[in-house]
Amino acid sequence: MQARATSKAAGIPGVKHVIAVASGKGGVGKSTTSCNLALGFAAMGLKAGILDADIYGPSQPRLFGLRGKPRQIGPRMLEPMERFGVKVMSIGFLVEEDNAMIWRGAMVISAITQMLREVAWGDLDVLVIDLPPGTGDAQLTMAQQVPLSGAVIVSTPQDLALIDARRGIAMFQKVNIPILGVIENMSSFCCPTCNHVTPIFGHGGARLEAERRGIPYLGEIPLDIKIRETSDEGRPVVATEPDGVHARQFVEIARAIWSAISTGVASRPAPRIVIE
Ligand SMILES: Nc1ncnc2c1ncn2[C@@H]1O[C@H](COP(=O)(O)OP(=O)(O)OP(=O)(O)O)[C@@H](O)[C@H]1O
Repeated sequence: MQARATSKAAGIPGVKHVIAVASGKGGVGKSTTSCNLALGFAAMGLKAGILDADIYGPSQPRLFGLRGKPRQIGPRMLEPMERFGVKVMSIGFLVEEDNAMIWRGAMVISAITQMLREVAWGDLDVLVIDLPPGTGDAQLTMAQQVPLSGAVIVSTPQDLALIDARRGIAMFQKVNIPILGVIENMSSFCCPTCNHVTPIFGHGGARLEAERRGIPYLGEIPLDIKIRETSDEGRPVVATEPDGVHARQFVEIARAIWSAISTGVASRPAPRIVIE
């Protein structure tokens, strides 16, 4: 299998920038980060949407506290759901979770293509795509189907997560998609009773790795029970506690990403990958 870059990727009508949020391994907080970044863009006054392409574990319906099925418009198009000013589409709205779990590669690709092309996204400044963890079919499909303005990599500081993140970085670089930067999630734990800070998964690993590879380090988000609780309750911090420290951290990272994509720092011609 060989990945070859061409310049034929078609954009999504009305959508100015598409960014992918990826991680090398599962459970590092990629979905939580994607959700709060999309809300961060909205908090900046941008028109934002999120596409949950994590076919094997769609989390955005829970994170946004959304249920039900998207409305169909006309014979083919679906209307995205909307919450906290962000348009949301997830495979979780369309199929039972257990069904998607057994899908093979081609079905995954077809579902993602449909969510990109047959959803009435309308005018958006930025569409955030929450990718499944790893470097497989779904990530390649994304690169094949849309001109990504860039990719953001989420990692914990732990060695194991970083090794996997490295693979993700290498994959995007190989297909010529700009890496907008690395975010270190679950960076350290601040005890809510005594305020003692413990670096449970270590600290600073993602920053070091970013520096080593010459890619931007976007910032860190601590391991905090509030982030876990608000995520589980469908009340993400950026929407429900906009003045809190975590919301400010997410918005700051969203600002850095927006600055890179809107000023063209990260706007190399978008490639299309042809698998041979
Ligand atoms: N900074 C954080 N502090 C506390 N809990 C967090 C933080 N980030 C994520 N979590 C929690 O960790 C769990 C995994 O997060 P999430 O689902 O976002 O990870 P993921 O990388 O998208 O996982 P997967 O790839 O398996 O879908 C969730 O319960 C989430 O609430």
